[in-house]
Amino acid sequence: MKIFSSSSCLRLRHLLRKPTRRSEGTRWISLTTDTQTTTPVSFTDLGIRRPLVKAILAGFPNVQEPTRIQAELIPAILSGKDVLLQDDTGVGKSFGLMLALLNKTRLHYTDPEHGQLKPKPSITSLLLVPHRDLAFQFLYWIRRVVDASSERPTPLQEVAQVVVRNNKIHLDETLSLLRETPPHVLIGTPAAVLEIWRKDPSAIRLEELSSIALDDVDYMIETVPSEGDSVALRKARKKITMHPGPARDFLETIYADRRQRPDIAEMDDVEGVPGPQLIVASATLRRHLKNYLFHESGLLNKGTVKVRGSVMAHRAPTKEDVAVNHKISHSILVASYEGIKNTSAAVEEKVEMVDPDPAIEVSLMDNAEVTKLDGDDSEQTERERKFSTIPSPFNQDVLEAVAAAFALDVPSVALLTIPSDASVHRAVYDLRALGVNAHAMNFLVDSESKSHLIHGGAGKTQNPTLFVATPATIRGVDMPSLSHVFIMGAEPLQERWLSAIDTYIHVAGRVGRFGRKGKVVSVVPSEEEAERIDIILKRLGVCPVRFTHFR
Ligand SMILES: Nc1ncnc2c1ncn2[C@@H]1O[C@H](COP(=O)(O)OP(=O)(O)OP(=O)(O)O)[C@@H](O)[C@H]1O
Repeated sequence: MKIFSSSSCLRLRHLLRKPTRRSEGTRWISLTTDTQTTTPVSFTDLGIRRPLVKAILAGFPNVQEPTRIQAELIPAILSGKDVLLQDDTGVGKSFGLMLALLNKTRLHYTDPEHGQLKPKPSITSLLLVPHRDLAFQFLYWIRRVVDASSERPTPLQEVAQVVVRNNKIHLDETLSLLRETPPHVLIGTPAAVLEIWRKDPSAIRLEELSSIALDDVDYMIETVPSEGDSVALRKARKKITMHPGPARDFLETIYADRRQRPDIAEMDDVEGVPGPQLIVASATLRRHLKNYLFHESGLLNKGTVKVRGSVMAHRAPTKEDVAVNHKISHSILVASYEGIKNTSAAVEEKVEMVDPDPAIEVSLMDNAEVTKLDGDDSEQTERERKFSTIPSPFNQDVLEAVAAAFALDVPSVALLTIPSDASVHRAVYDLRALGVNAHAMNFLVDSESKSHLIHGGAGKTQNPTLFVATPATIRGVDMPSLSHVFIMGAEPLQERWLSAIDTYIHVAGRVGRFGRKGKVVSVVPSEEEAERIDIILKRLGVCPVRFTHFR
């Protein structure tokens, strides 16, 4: 038996959606901060098929039992009901989502010649993610499961495929692969999926989908807060109406039936609710997004299972309903011509760093796309030649402070996020000139990034690595050996301060994952900018701590 085909046979999609466990109605399921469950349950108890559990345990030696959030999330997804999930960063949401989707039963049909039920080659689940690195992270995870399976080998492309834009693979090639070998799970960015579906709807047969999941949903569906500067809000609303974005566009098309039937809002069960199961997840779900999902768009209804984790259990939800990881220390460094110092608001607190995870032995991806894109040396040389003639756009005091803090404190791997409109390659170029082993983070092309994603790092290293990225491209990314996140500059807070808080949460959430400790260090050129970061930290209920090495 293959781990990704069904053991029980289902013909109709609505049967797939029949609840197998209790119905949770509209109740929020609150959990506590620990990632581990108090009463241990196994993945099998949650409904994951044994061959898949065996493959998970073999492929991920660190994974033994479900986390708290997974213990609620997996049955909720397998029940077929729509699911809204919110919990801290790094508690296993994405991993649990992947497991539940892999466990789903493939659609079956009756073979007219022999009258036997056979799995129909069709896409079971569509997993939408905000950027391509997260898509490849899911693919690498699934690759590990497939490789670790002791069952009959299943080609990876039958289990999962990725569709993203700008990966230098021709659209026709992608379409023909999807038509010939539809994967069990199709992972992609909304823009790429929409483009494929518009070009050829037979490549993604929506009527055959069992579920659509959106990880980091708030980054894919833009919504406008109800409070704030009225002119700015009106402008933002107008912009969304004119350019709804691919995720909104796609969902509103697929779920047009739901949107036209007001009676669905009150429905409590899956029977009669049109369209595939909808699963949305993030660490940050603002009220206006929930309002859009439940009321404005009619995408979700009363029967949606709402799973939310830690923060809400031990303190009342904050006004903005934000989850924050308390295993992380936050520091603010002010870098100027006078030197590097901690912000005046910093308090003394010594944070013991835990060692990063030991290396996990798995082989690197050897897929064709990677080989095609590796070795773009001429592009890099050309870029460097150009940079050598143009002055750097970055504040040199800030860059030097990042380089110094990195050299003094990072044992193995750190991440630097730069402002969204800045050039990652230029930052890498400048940091290398300061002697930093800097790399643009790119799971598809850069072998250093892939290695850290897959191997998990190897403890303290001689030559630590600093990955550079913009905030948008690190959402959901999981690098087990990451110990520090450096943030260059402070976002302007005036109009979009809620989104600045969310961005901070997601950026900071790359460390302190799964119970590990981590440090987040914002590096700014002035006390005024330091105050902006401090406002964010106050909103999150945390205080900046003094970063050792600097006054
Ligand atoms: N049951 C488990 N046991 C041990 N480790 C786990 C388990 N589930 C997930 N992990 C590990 O925890 C880390 C974080 O997982 P994941 O990326 O799913 O978190 P997340 O909650 O989705 O974070 P984010 O909000 O940042 O996307 C990963 O390295 C993953 O391998």
